[in-house]
Amino acid sequence: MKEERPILGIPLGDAAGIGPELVAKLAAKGVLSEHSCPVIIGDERLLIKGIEIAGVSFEYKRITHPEDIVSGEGILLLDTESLDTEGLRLSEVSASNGKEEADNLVRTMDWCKEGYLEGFCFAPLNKAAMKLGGYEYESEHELFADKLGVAHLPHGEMNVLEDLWTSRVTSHIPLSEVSRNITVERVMDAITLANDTLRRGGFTNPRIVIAAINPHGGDSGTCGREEIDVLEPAVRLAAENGIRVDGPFPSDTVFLKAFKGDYDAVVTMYHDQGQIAMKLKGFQKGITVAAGQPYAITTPAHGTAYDIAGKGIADTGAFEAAFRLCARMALSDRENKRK
Ligand SMILES: NC(=O)C1=CN([C@@H]2O[C@H](COP(=O)(O)OP(=O)(O)OC[C@H]3O[C@@H](n4cnc5c(N)ncnc54)[C@H](O)[C@@H]3O)[C@@H](O)[C@H]2O)C=CC1
Ligand SMILES: NCC(=O)COP(=O)(O)O
Repeated sequence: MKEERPILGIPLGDAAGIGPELVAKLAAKGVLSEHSCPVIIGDERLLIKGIEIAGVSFEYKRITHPEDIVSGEGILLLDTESLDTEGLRLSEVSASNGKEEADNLVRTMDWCKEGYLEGFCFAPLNKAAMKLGGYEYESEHELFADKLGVAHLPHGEMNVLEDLWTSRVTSHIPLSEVSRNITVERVMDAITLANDTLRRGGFTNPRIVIAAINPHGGDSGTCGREEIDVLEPAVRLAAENGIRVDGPFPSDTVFLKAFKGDYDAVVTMYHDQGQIAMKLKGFQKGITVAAGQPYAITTPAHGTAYDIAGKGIADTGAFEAAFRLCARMALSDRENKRK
């Protein structure tokens, strides 16, 4: 009988952060095997360090080639033997770790393309380290789009807390550059990304709302004109394209409506506009989805947490939620391919 659980990669992420200890905790709790045929991806020395920090134990089989991935074989470790020993120092941004974590993501994408994996849920990576390591992307989402051939299509980060999703018009750019990047085309991309991703996830006609950027939605243009000049035309255009979209609504109250259940997705204008609401409401359950990619890709919404790395106290809730969603998305992609 064909294995029902998807084969998922779990890259260990930034060696100096909480990723390896969280992966060890999830493996020991049985979460990885319950939802997937898990393939941990990274250097074995790093996994062993994560196991020690977490104070857990579990059995795994070490392999060194993706051809040796056999589903149903328990937890596999695809040992990349890639870590510079300097990388075993905790809580420091380093170029060598940045290169290692990004190289492993690239390998993982290659193994998806070659059919060995159906998706992956990666432990937090450090964007500063990634950039120092030679990967000059705004974030890993642009790296994914580039390597997976979807850079010309709507793609990017979405965040999920239980039933509520957010997409962003701008993401990892300085706040001073946000306004000039709010264009009708970019707003349409963020709306389209939300609509397509939620439909792929099983919503038949997702209810989307746009967050305004200015106080009180610009107060009839007296406090900023982006709502009138850009957001309203984008909403009209989206509606003409058959997308169910409301707003723009003032962003200090739009999340009250959304969390109440009036909407399935909020399109935000910049990183913290959505993330403050989502993280306040459920930090321990927040998920990041690499949306618009051809494979299921998720990660916890929290980062590398250098301030607590190595202490064994990092909470596993968000990673667990991200992993469950990755497995669901991979199964839904499998089902969609069958149709
Ligand atoms: N999944 C990913 O790959 C993500 C990566 N990042 C990256 O992480 C780095 C650090 O970002 P920050 O903004 O400092 O956010 P952060 O999430 O790493 O840390 C913010 C605060 O939350 C706490 N925290 C984070 N995760 C926790 C957990 N599992 N249990 C208990 N407490 C936790 C930390 O101790 C810290 O006080 C950046 O390079 C960023 O790009 C940020 C978010 C997601
Ligand atoms: N790697 C995922 C990620 O970066 C999500 O975090 P955020 O920077 O958008 O908060």
